[in-house]
Amino acid sequence: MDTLTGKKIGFIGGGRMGEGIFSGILKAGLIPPEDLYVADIVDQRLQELQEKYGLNPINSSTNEGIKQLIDQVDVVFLAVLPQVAPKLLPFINQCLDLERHYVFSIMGGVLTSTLEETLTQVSLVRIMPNTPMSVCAGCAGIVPGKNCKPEHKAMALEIFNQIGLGLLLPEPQIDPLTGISGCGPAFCGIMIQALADGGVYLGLSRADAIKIAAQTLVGTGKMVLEQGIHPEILKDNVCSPGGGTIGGTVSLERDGFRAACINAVINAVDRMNEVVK
Ligand SMILES: NC(=O)C1=CN([C@@H]2O[C@H](COP(=O)(O)OP(=O)(O)OC[C@H]3O[C@@H](n4cnc5c(N)ncnc54)[C@H](OP(=O)(O)O)[C@@H]3O)[C@@H](O)[C@H]2O)C=CC1
Ligand SMILES: O=C(O)[C@@H]1CCC=N1
Repeated sequence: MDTLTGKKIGFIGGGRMGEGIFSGILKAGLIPPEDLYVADIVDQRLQELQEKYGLNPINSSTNEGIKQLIDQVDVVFLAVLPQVAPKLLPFINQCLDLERHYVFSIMGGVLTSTLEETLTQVSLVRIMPNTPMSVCAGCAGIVPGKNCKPEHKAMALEIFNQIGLGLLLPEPQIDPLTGISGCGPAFCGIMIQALADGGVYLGLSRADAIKIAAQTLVGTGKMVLEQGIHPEILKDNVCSPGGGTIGGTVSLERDGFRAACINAVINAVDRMNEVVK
């Protein structure tokens, strides 16, 4: 299916996550850069994005820029911080043509029902992406809104399955997904750096240690996904009796590694929900 052939895509918010998605879309060849429009309030950021990707930049520090973007595109991605949304949504709603436009919101913690209080009629999908979309290895939770047309739900799934793994989920499951995959690249980054610190302590160069740690996370994830190996068996298969890995495992358990990971997911979701309250 040529999901996006002939479609123009617009991002309101050209920050880190917006860039993660549109760079993945461009990398996967779903649209050419001339069909991509990005609105942001910082000219320097827009210039950087235009130089890097050849996209169409629009300054949206006034509502005129938002209107200009919406007039150009079919799909409108809402990629600003949730705190910015209440100010923007009423104007966005006025600019939408219900026959032409549909909205994909990636704003953390903002429910479809909240979006629909202002975007009352448009076909919309809530998506919770993550930054690895930029290398087409993302993970996205997808929730169609109550006015979502079937073709837009199918399109969201198709796009996000081409730049990673797209999962259609009931909305209450988006919070836990966010705690793992939305926030997870930060947690995995910390783990890569911490593993690398261990390697540096033992004499590796920082660059080699980071490469080795990152490749180990990628490879381990692939074994779980591609070979269906349960994580606990994966661990058991590496722990030789009386060997080094069980020594490291005992040390991780003593230092509360599992509890730290569990609490990171739970606290991330609690904090995100405080912001949108
Ligand atoms: N980062 C991530 O890993 C993930 C983020 N998300 C969600 O994605 C959304 C964006 O996050 P992220 O990209 O990290 O945030 P960023 O702060 O990096 O990006 C948001 C961008 O929107 C700009 N902006 C503010 N007001 C406007 C406006 N009126 N018109 C256009 N642009 C505007 C900001 O400019 P300025 O900085 O000058 O205010 C900034 O460049 C959030 O809702 C977040 O919850 C979801 C999943 C993962
Ligand atoms: O930190 C945040 O709130 C956003 C949502 C998920 C990842 N980043």
